[in-house]
Amino acid sequence: MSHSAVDTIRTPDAGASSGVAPPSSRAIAPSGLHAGQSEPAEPILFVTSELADFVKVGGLGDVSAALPRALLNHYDMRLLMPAYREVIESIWPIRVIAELPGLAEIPACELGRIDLPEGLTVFVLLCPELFERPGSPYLDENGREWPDNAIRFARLSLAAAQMASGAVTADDDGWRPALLHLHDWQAGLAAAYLRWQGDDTPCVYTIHNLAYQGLYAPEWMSRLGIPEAAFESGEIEFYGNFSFMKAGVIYSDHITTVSATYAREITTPAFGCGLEGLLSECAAAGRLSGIANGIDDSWNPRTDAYLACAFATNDWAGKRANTDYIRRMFRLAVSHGPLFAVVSRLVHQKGLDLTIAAAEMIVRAGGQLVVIGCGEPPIENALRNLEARFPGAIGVHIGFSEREARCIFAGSDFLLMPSRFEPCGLSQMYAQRFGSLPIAHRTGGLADTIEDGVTGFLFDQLSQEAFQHAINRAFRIFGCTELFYAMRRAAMAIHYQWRLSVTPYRRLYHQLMTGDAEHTSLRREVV
Ligand SMILES: Nc1ncnc2c1ncn2[C@@H]1O[C@H](COP(=O)(O)OP(=O)(O)O[C@H]2O[C@H](CO)[C@@H](O)[C@H](O)[C@H]2O)[C@@H](O)[C@H]1O
Repeated sequence: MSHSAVDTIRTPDAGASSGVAPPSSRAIAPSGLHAGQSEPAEPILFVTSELADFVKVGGLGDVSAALPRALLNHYDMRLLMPAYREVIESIWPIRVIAELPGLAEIPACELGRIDLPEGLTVFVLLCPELFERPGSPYLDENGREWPDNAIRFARLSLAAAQMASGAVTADDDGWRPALLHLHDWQAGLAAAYLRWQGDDTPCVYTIHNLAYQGLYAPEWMSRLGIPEAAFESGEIEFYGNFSFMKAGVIYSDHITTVSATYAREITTPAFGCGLEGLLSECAAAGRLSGIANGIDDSWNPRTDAYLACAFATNDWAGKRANTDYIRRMFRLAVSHGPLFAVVSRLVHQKGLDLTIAAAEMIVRAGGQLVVIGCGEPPIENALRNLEARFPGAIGVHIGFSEREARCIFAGSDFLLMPSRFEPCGLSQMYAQRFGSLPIAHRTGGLADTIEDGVTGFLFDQLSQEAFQHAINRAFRIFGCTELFYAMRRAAMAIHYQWRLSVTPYRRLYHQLMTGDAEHTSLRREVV
């Protein structure tokens, strides 16, 4: 294999000289002993394709940055992800700690280790031919899927299985996870590779978005070292293809998704993306649960350094300074009307077609609209056209920056989220913290986090009429200052702390690691 990635890696010395805390400053001792504890904390590996510290395509990156850190007080929680270009080029030193064997056409590669602040250890897959590229983790610079995504994410899944089975020693001290927490289709094969070796290390599989399934033609199976029997038995077969997502569901011990409502919805044909039958079986067997996401403490309008003006509840002049800033940033006219916002991946899921159709009504009624995001080219173009039609009233930035996103949450009065489905949704929670009231379809996590008429506005039917009706309600409330401010106060008072999600995850991990879980994987029940 090429060693170019390793050659470009900064050594710990280089990191230390650039002011980066050396690994010895970690809160967790290498043995897995927590500061002040005598019992070793249980080792858990969190397997993900995004981490906001380095690269984020959407909400998975945020969750991967926050949830393992929230669990660090209880476990020796470490993370595994690909060493994308952003990882290699980051300021953090990478120490090469192991060689990982390949399988079929999955190349061998090296395993590196990065020690991030707050005690989070990240294992990274050093495989330049698969991961060091321009574009996003999933798409090339022209928005097309990388043609070898099956190999790339099979590499991620296989590495997790190798670490769990002890096929490789992941650290100087022989660190080996007692449980894998796998995320989305990209990690879906990890449990499968383990079970095919007869290893029953417990696996939790979290679905952040069922619509992305990792479906590939059966010809790929031999290239990924997948036994044909797994396809013939139907375990990974999905309408003639094989499915990373289905493998994750079948072979893991427990499935979670990111809100209680979405956990119910995905057992129905309307939301189950063809897996509703299997997921209903999981639910009936007690193997499917919803654990809501939280948001981290950086979402605080009083302390957020990105904002034009920090502000607190009732400091509406402070919030107004952020609104003025956004108007200048997007070249909008001075106005006393409401400012609506969209902060979103621009994809079908998010219902941007409804927002685009509502835009003219918003402008005619005296409102303004700002949009930030990127995604499907037709949606991007439709938004650019809207901006051209309504200069001074609609501003659109195709792209994404964390700073702009935060400024928009702080400056806007209302956030539009007519999502077709929404497993949890983070943007509505960010908006609420910053006093921007979400107007959203009553689905998934939106239904669970927005109280209609109190902390935002919900509409039931996904129709233009229902959405416009909700927007009209927002206009009316905006005109009743006391009511409007009361809703803002209620929204800003909600604390979606990760602490609340930690308890159910701990209960689940405990059940699985002690063998107290009532049910093991469906495959083992069926077989
Ligand atoms: N173009 C872009 N590039 C980069 N970042 C962008 C972006 N557009 C928006 N973001 C940011 O990504 C996050 C969006 O997260 P969401 O949870 O709202 O949706 P997403 O569909 O990505 O996540 C999925 O996973 C999460 C996590 O479980 C679920 O909450 C959600 O319902 C599910 O669809 C926010 O931090 C937002 O600022």
